[in-house]
Amino acid sequence: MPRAIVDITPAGQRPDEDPSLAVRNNGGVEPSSAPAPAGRREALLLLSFGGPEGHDDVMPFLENVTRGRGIPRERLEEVAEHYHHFGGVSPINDQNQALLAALEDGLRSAGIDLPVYWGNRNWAPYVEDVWQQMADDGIEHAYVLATSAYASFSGCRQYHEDVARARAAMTVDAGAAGGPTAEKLPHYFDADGFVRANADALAAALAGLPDDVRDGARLVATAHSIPDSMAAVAGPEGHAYEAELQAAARLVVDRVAPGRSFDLVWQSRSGPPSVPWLEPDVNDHLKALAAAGEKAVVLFPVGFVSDHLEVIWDLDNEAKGTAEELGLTFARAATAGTHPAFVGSLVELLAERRAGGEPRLGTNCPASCCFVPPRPRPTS
Ligand SMILES: CC1=C(CCC(=O)O)c2cc3nc(cc4[nH]c(cc5[nH]c(cc1n2)c(C)c5CCC(=O)O)c(CCC(=O)O)c4C)C(CCC(=O)O)=C3C
Ligand SMILES: [Fe+2]
Repeated sequence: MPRAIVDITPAGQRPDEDPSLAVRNNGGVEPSSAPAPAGRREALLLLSFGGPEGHDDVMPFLENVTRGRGIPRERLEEVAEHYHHFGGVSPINDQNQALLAALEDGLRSAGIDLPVYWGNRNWAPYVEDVWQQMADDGIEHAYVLATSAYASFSGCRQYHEDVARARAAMTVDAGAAGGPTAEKLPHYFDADGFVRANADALAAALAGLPDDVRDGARLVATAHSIPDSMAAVAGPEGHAYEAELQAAARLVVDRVAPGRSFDLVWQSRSGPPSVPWLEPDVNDHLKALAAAGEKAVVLFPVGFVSDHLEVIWDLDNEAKGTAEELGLTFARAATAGTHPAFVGSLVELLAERRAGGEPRLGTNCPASCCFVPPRPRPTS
């Protein structure tokens, strides 16, 4: 069941205009540079996007995702078809559960005794309900691990907002001022294990190509397109989404084939055609490569952490189809998923934050960093 939404940002207001709105970082909790206080009851919360579990969930899920964001109905109906193609079930929930289990193992191996919870922005288990659960279990502080490695409204700021909404809901529903406090873990696009996981996958995809095209194959990194206006405000100086992706893709390629060139292109564009989003689209890029005489491509979706629906539909179905039509040999590298090196880096990220030190970007973001004002809601 879709959950009632507690409003946290008055429509049309920006935190840089009204500093009182800036408290949404970590749900209003200032990240500390001191080590975690001894005896505090803590948890790790895996915070993700969420996905439908069956046909009837698809439309309510899509309405949750796009509430207030001006996505045309036709786009929703088209995307709904992608989900219905898989029985209305997104693979993202199973993938998060697998990551959860891997994190539990990873924490145990590292000798860190913390319970792990899972909550989502757009579908059950909703972050609001998990917050209540954590409070019931006596958790006082949650480290929030978002399933995005990068800056941007969608990948960073919106997860801070989710925490703020969950804490606001606890205040409204239970009269319990906010429940557990929280700290979102920093961006991890350049974490060694994330890079290693992507590099292993890229090497495996390359190894699967026929010998005669392998060395000449074009390496193409992909990430979710976002509106130009969202890209312009990502990170403290703007354009951090593209910059972090560029850096991550470079690190990945250098581990497989030092210095080899690659392209960074965009997938899964949404929104009305009148609104500019990051380009080129991966399908247009494949056409340009074929026209330039390229014979083979390896796509590596470094912008995502698991092979969820936007990866398996938009790449394994659409982009692969485009490549076939063009006569391009095609391979797609896996995402980081539950690669042990990736999980190891996530555990390290948590351990570092518990040890204190200057909170990095993603934990402590300037007030207007990545901020995209919601579209004014109709007043009733
Ligand atoms: C940057 C970014 C990431 C990566 C960071 C992160 O992972 O957080 C991401 C991830 C994901 N996006 C996902 C799904 C969708 N995204 C949509 C819409 C949008 N995404 C956007 C950006 C991103 N999205 C934007 C700017 C919009 C327009 C609406 C808005 O301004 O907010 C829509 C609406 C329909 C459509 O128009 O496509 C859907 C269904 C799923 C789940 C897949 C599954 O179910 O397996 C995942 C992991
Ligand atoms: Fe998305």
